[in-house]
Amino acid sequence: MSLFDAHQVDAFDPLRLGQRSLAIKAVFVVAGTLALALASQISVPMVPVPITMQTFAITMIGALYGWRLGALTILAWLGEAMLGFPVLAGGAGGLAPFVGPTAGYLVSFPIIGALTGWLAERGWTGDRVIRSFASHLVANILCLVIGGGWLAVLIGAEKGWLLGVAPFILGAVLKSALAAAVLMGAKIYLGRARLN
Ligand SMILES: O=C(O)CCCC[C@@H]1SC[C@@H]2NC(=O)N[C@@H]21
Repeated sequence: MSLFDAHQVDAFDPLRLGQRSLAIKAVFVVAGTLALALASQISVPMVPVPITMQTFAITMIGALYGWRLGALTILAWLGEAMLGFPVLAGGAGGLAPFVGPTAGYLVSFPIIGALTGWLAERGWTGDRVIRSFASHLVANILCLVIGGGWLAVLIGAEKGWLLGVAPFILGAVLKSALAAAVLMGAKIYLGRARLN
């Protein structure tokens, strides 16, 4: 057994995606894009960057789907947005958001989803709650660095920080805590269900 396989042996895979057929995985990808579209609509409109539940959904999909299928799902959702479907924050879609103030966050999403998935495959999830929380928080922070960085290019460093990073730090901590709590609950629930 290679070192890589050893990492995966105890992987927390509540959706059992590792054992699913290609067709079922495709269903999960479509369901994931719907969940991301929904999370995009749970938003507090702010200019130029809204508060949304996107990063929560993104890192949850990474943790639940793994890095490959997670990144694919997030890219599929961004593809739907590019085709004009109203799946981004505030029902936006089309190519304009990919060059606008929130473009950096959009670019970061597949990266942070893959990162969370990669860490989850190595045990940073489930009942390892501190590591789980840390993985979601690092992903959220990376999102703010890339998103805020792009915004700073457009409107300057100070405004980029004030409008694109600072208002979202507390939310990043709360969303990471919520994600870690949900994943821990799933692990405990599934552990009990297996014993019954
Ligand atoms: O146009 C979009 O759909 C992307 C919006 C990006 C919102 C970012 S994601 C990170 C930060 N946290 C939030 O709640 N909002 C911003």
